Amino acid sequence: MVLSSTDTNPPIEYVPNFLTPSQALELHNHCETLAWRQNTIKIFGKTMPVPRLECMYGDEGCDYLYSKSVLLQPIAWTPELQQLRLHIESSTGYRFHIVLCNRYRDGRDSNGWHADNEKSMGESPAIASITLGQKRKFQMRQGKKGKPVDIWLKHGSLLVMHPGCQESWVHQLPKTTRPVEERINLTFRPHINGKICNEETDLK
Ligand SMILES: O=C(O)CCC(=O)C(=O)O
Ligand SMILES: [Fe+2]
Repeated sequence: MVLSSTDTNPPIEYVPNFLTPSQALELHNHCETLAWRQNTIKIFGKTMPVPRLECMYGDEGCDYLYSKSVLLQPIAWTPELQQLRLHIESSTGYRFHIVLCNRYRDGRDSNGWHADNEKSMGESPAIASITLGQKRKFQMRQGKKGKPVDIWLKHGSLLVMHPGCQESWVHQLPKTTRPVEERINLTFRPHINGKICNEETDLK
């Protein structure tokens, strides 16, 4: 499977059953053991906890700063995350150098409207996002005034935001007052300092 269509609006692709149930279960168990951290973010000079837990794995030298205040430094790939990276790369045809992991403990945890347009990802990045655990509503909107499009991201699914998406669309994972279980999200991203990997040996 190579996902390459970018002519949809929004320019995304959603694959609900990307992982088999046993792959999703194994990966979910693995992700619970990752090095989760409560980071803080500075907004209008005020320091606040990020409303979710985070950690980042990836190639050496691929530091990632977002919202001009949260600096994530990559931990070396675990074998499980490396295997998933190769699976996503061969399915999408895109290259990824880091995976930013989010853990939404309950409905109070969230991720506000934003575009992932940090320069460290290079021009027009593609982003691939895996969901494990609780199904949550993900929203996308074109610019500030667009009507939000809702996408329910389910356990074991893959969402690909194609190149061009971050330039004109923003997205969020809103809070919910419904009682919900925990959700883990893995977003694979390129990085300008990423290793140039060798197709012959790395994609086998
Ligand atoms: O949790 C999600 O599905 C979205 C995460 C996200 O947008 C991000 O980490 O930039
Ligand atoms: Fe994002």
